[in-house]
Amino acid sequence: MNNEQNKIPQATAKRLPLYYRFINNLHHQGKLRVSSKELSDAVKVDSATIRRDFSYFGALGKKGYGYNVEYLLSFFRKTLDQDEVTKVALIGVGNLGTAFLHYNFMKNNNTKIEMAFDADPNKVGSEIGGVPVYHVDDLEDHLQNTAVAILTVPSTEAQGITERLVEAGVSGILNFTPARITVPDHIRVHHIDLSVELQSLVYFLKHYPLEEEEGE
Ligand SMILES: NC(=O)c1ccc[n+]([C@@H]2O[C@H](COP(=O)([O-])OP(=O)(O)OC[C@H]3O[C@@H](n4cnc5c(N)ncnc54)[C@H](O)[C@@H]3O)[C@@H](O)[C@H]2O)c1
Repeated sequence: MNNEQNKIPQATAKRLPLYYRFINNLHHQGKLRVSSKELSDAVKVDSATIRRDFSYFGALGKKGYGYNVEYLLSFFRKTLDQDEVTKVALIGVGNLGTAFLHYNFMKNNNTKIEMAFDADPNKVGSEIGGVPVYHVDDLEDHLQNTAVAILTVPSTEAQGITERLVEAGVSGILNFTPARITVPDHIRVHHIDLSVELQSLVYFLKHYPLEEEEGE
């Protein structure tokens, strides 16, 4: 980690991607400067906070001029790019898992699926979307420094695999299986159940139809 970044308070760091997106858009539009008022309206952060945040970046706005878009952009690029990439492992290279391996998450954020595991010998040893597929028996050998795992195995396998992941030091699991997995308190599980999402969409359509905007 570099020292400069450590000095930025956490709350400020959290707003960085937000600022970055907006400043990037301005840059694409050919704008050279931006005032803290404009920024404040766009990102919904009050301008005093913006001024304080930006002072950490060494960007001191000038009265009547605002901030230099080019400078801010290069600062954000440098700082955000230097964020460590979070290594992700994917378990279960079937229909869903294969689709994820082909999807380039890195384009949008700093996570990267670095390795995948499956029990099927026909898949082991292959590379999908540039990601090597190892045998699930060798999970523990490969998982060093891997913080996050995506679970796309059959639901009957989910709990057993989860226990091995936790044992191997994984601290976050994105669970796509319908199984409700049990983990120790310090492990974070996010559960994505597409059928529940779909059902809920249908339910909302039926019971809470959106109305077209009309003058009252
Ligand atoms: N396909 C979908 O649209 C979809 C949608 C929502 C949820 N899901 C859920 O996601 C999971 C995967 O779905 P799918 O359609 O990709 O299934 P799939 O059968 O195509 O893939 C499962 C993969 O897991 C592998 N596997 C089996 N046991 C394993 C183990 N012990 N360790 C490692 N790998 C193992 C299989 O060899 C296979 O490659 C399921 O739990 C499913 O319910 C799938």
